[in-house]
Amino acid sequence: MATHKLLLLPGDGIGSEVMAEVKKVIGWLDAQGLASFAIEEDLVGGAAYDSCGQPISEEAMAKAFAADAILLGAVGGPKWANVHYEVRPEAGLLRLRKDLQLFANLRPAMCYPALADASSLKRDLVEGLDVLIVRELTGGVYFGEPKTITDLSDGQKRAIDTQVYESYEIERIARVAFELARTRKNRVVSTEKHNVMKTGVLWKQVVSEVHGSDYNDVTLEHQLADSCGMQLVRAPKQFDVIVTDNLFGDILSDVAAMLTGSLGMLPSASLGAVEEISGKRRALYEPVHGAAPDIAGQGVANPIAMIGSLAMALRYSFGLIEAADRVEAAIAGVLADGYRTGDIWSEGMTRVGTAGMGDAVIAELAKAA
Ligand SMILES: NC(=O)c1ccc[n+]([C@@H]2O[C@H](COP(=O)([O-])OP(=O)(O)OC[C@H]3O[C@@H](n4cnc5c(N)ncnc54)[C@H](O)[C@@H]3O)[C@@H](O)[C@H]2O)c1
Ligand SMILES: CC(C)[C@H](C(=O)O)[C@@H](O)C(=O)O
Ligand SMILES: [Mg+2]
Repeated sequence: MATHKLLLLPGDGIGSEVMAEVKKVIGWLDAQGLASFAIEEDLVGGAAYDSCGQPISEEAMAKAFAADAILLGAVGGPKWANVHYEVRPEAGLLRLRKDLQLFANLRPAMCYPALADASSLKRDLVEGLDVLIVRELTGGVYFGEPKTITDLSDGQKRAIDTQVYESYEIERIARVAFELARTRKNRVVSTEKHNVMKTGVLWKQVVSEVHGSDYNDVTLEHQLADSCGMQLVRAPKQFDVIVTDNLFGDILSDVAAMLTGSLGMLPSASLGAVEEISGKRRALYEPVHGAAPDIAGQGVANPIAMIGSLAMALRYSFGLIEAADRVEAAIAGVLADGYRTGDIWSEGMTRVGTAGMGDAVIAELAKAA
C-alpha cells in the first residue's frame, strides 16, 4: 500500500484540539491497514508567529510543497490582534493557498437527518440538504492590488482593497463546478454582482461561455449574490452546486454552515490543478470554522468538521474511497447514536466534549470494522 505524505498544521485556538481527534482517526486507519501515512507536523498562524515572527516559516512552506496533502486546524485569535497586518496569523493560511495555487475550494454543507432539529431553519427545509459551495480561493479581493491604507493630507485615511479577476481564473473554477455537478444533481448556480461590479460582469460572461461550449447538459442559473444569500436561508434545498468568488464564497459558506447545525460541522478541500507530468494535485484540507477563541482551551469544540476534512483528503488526494466512506459513515453513526458536542446539543442527547466525540467516532469505526 502506498504511503501518503501528510503535513499536519494544527494552528491556533481550537485548531490543535480538533487536530488531536483527527490524529486518533489517522492512527486507527493506519493500524487497520486501511491507509498508510508518513506524518509531518509544523506551526502555522499565531503559533508560528510566536515561534519565528512569521505566520508560516520557510521550513513549513517547504514541507507543504513536499506533502501529498495538508491538514490544517485553524488560525487566528485575539492574542495577535495587534501584530502587523503582513504577519497576522491569517496571512500564513493565505500564503499556503496562494503559493500552492489552491484555487478550488470545495465546501460541502450537508444536513444529517439526526441534526435537522439543530439547524437554524425548520426540519423540513433542511433535512437531507446537500449543497456544495465551490469557492474561488486564490483571486478576487483577497489578493488584488493595490491593497493599502494611506494617510491623506487632511488627516483622513483611505483604505483600498481591489477585486481583480482574469478570465482564466473564472474559467477554471467554473469547470470544477460543472464537473462536480455532473457527479451530483447536475445543477449549478453561479453567483456574483454583475449589477454593480465589473468582475461580476466578467464572471457571468465567462461562466456562461464555459457552460455553452462544454457543459450544456448541466443546468446553469445565475443569481445575484445578495439574492443567493436570501435564497440559501429561504429554500436551501433548491441548490446543488454554487460557484462563486473568494469573498462571496467565504460568506455564503458560513451561512450554509448554520443550515447544517453548526460551523463545527463543515469540512473543506482546497485543491490545485492536476499537474500534467505527475498527475498529482496539491491539496489542503481544513474545517470552514476558525480558531473559536470564545471556546478555545475548554475541550468542547466540535471535531466533526476536522474529521470530515480528513475524509475529504482520503477521497480527493489519496483515492482511498473505502476509508473515506467509513469515516463519513462513522460521523453519521455517532450523530444517529445521539452524541453531541455543545454546539449541536439538544435535550435528551448525550453531551460530549471534543475528545469524547473523537472517541465516539473511533468506537463507531471499530463497530463497523
Ligand atoms: N480557516 C481558518 O483558520 C479560519 C476560519 C475562520 C476564521 N478564522 C479566524 O479565527 C478567529 C476567530 O474568528 P471568528 O470567531 O469570527 O470565527 P470562528 O469560526 O472561529 O467562530 C465563530 C463561532 O463559531 C463557533 N465555532 C467555530 N468552530 C466551532 C467548533 N468546531 N465547535 C463549536 N463551535 C465552533 C465559535 O465558538 C464561535 O462562536 C479570527 O482570527 C479569524 O480570522 C480562521
Ligand atoms: C481566516 C480567513 C483568512 C479565512 C478566509 O477568509 O478565507 C476563513 O474565514 C475561511 O473561511 O477559510
Ligand atoms: Mg470564513
